[in-house]
Amino acid sequence: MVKVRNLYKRFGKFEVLKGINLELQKGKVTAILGPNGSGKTTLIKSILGLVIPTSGDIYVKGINVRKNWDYRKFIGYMPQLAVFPENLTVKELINMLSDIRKEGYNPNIKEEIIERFKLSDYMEKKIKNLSGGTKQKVSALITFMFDPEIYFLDEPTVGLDPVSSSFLKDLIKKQSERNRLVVLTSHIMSEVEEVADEIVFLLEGSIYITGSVEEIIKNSGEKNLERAIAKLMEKSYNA
Ligand SMILES: Nc1ncnc2c1ncn2[C@@H]1O[C@H](COP(=O)(O)OP(=O)(O)OP(=O)(O)O)[C@@H](O)[C@H]1O
Repeated sequence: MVKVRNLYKRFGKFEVLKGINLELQKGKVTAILGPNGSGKTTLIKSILGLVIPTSGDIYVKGINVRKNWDYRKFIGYMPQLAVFPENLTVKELINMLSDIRKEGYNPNIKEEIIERFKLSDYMEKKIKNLSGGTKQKVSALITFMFDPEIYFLDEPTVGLDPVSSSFLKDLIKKQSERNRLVVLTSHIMSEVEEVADEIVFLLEGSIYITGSVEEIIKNSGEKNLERAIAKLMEKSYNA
């Protein structure tokens, strides 16, 4: 579904991605993990076409993204910090986006998310007056209501209360059961262990380790993913 071949990205003198090769499969939740600054967001943004790679190729559903923007219609992206026009109400924002992006728009999914996130009371409120957690819910709503085939979720549960966070995790799992491809980043390992099937661990712009959650825990000899990843990070800090 998504293939990354020999991807390099340099910002000035600083090489952030150093030859990434990766294949992401549908029907799976893949978590891209790694210390702060290891290149997770840069990798995701390269796949989304928001960062132009220095070299290498990216294919989404067989389309080389370098020459074609059309692939973006398959993708839902929930950024780390969503920035919306501050003076629009939530309802105006949703209407505007569903007018612009007709592909995949699913009113049933939209209504379910509004209900489960208890967003009805916020529909007439301006974005600038929303709390951080409510903005995050609106961001999730906008990502999921277009029912995309591929999801990129950058720390999706940050700022959510436990009820909303649990609902979002269920929604994420449901997408992989529906044969969607989901890629996420998170620093909350208990959450990753709960929702992810595969792990890609980045270190200083290279893939340090990949494998299923079970394999990574088992090979580390630790009792859970948090301890397994902490061990990997400690090893890399001491290297
Ligand atoms: N536009 C940019 N210009 C210059 N440097 C950048 C730019 N974007 C990212 N970087 C640098 O690239 C490195 C990787 O950043 P990136 O945001 O991909 O890391 P990350 O793994 O997502 O980190 P975090 O876990 O903190 O979110 C960092 O050192 C960052 O400062």
